[in-house]
Amino acid sequence: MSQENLAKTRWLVVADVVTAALVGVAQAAERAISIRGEFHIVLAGGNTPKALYERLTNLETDWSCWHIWYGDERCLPADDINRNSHMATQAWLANCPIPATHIHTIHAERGAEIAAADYAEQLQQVEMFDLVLLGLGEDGHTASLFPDQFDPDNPAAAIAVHNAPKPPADRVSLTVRCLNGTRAALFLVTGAGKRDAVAAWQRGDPIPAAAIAVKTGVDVLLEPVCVKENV
Ligand SMILES: O=C1O[C@H](COP(=O)(O)O)[C@@H](O)[C@H](O)[C@H]1O
Repeated sequence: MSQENLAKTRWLVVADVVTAALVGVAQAAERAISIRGEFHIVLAGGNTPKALYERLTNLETDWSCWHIWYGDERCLPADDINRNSHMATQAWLANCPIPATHIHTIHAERGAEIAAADYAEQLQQVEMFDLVLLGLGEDGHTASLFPDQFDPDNPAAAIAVHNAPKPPADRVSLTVRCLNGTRAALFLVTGAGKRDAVAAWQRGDPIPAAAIAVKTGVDVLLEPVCVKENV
């Protein structure tokens, strides 16, 4: 969004985004657990983070300290395979002993408005996230904040989203304000389909991903194929 955000964005082009992300998550968890005894992570949805979540299953850590939050959810039945929670559960959460009460699902099956209000209430439990994982859509969206539809200054924590250009149309998303309440933010970007969105972000276009700002800077892990100069 602002030139200041852009200056604080670290573009990390790596051959293996999953391994780099795994190292980043492991370090953030270790640090948070050693300092505060708990680790609050926000998960990205979509396809990109699935391989990371599968690898996290084998991480050596104190899972009892982990708290799982979601950056967004799609308004579909709870067990629908296109739910972000379904993907994360199948790939990771069902296979590790994080206490069930530490897994904060967005109940998007209840409808966007009800689920957003409920999640905003749940979010009051957390003062600050330790790590927010995010993806980047082909159109520059992140979480379920879509271009020309999102309000970077919305003071709410979670919002109902309708008419999303990527199905399903109805979703729930954390807001920019809420996502920015974190000690660190890490984007995972893979595939040539993200090249135009990355170029738009790097030239300073006000895409939703560019609104994410953290005091210490935002890390963006990119495959070489996502960066135009590497084509
Ligand atoms: O719809 C969504 O899209 C973005 C990007 O997904 P990907 O499949 O291209 O990785 C994702 O970050 C978001 O959580 C999801 O709901």
